[in-house]
Amino acid sequence: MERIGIIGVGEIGRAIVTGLCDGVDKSPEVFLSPRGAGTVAELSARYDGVQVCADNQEVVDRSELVIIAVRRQDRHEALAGLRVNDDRTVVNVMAGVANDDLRRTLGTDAPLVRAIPLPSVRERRSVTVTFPSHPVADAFFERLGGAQPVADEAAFNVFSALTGTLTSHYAYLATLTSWAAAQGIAPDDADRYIRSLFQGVGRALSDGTRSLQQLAADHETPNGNNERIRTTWFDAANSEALGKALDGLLDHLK
Ligand SMILES: NC(=O)C1=CN([C@@H]2O[C@H](COP(=O)(O)OP(=O)(O)OC[C@H]3O[C@@H](n4cnc5c(N)ncnc54)[C@H](OP(=O)(O)O)[C@@H]3O)[C@@H](O)[C@H]2O)C=CC1
Repeated sequence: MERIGIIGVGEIGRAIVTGLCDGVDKSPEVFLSPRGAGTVAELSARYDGVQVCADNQEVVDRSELVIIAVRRQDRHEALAGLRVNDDRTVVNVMAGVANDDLRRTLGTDAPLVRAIPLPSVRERRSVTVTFPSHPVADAFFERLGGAQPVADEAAFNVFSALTGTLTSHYAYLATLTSWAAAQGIAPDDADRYIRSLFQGVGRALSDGTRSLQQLAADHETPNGNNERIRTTWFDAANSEALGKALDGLLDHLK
């Protein structure tokens, strides 16, 4: 599977192209939709084998695997009227768009696979949840960091809800730096320190031999500073509020 098409080359489309092509010996042929002229021109200039198509139909015609990465609200304009042969594999990365919905728009019998690539596909470090499992789509995401097929769309939605917590995590870190700045610390110093602190936390996650609870315990001294913040701020009520927010998002995704 070496001919890949992408319809919708924005943030995630660009990350996928980078992951496929950057620093690899043998990159696939990649066909991009023309919208976003600056981005697609830059990608095609940077990587051999990346070409910009005249329209979305040409992307489908030239590719074995077609990734749909437009915003949900743009899907009809981008896709209605496209002819998609049954021998193509279509990967739907649009959040909140079920495969039934996409099949109605495309009117094809080609296999449709939902996927949740993360921005870290750029470095080929994203574990991408897929549904249903499909050998071509799963092999594609293996090269970008790993595929994690799930059993049904309900499970897919749970993972999708989890990805909705990502920017809150960054906002949490930004709140910590703002608090430090309010105490008189130079913002650049606070920023540098928080990045270093949490990059260390991120690296510790790669130790799969320790559970998340174990990692928390290992970073905490009894009656120490971490225990104090965890029990006074991330208390049962706060944890329950997070669970409720995720429940609400899951209902919305169903
Ligand atoms: N960003 C992320 O981390 C992830 C995003 N997703 C999903 O991927 C999709 C895209 O997200 P993201 O990359 O962030 O969004 P962006 O807005 O960055 O990219 C969407 C791209 O689609 C283009 N587009 C719009 N209409 C058409 C059309 N008719 N034909 C071809 N291209 C078109 C847009 O062009 P223009 O700017 O000119 O409108 C833009 O370049 C969304 O459905 C999102 O849910 C999934 C996983 C992760």
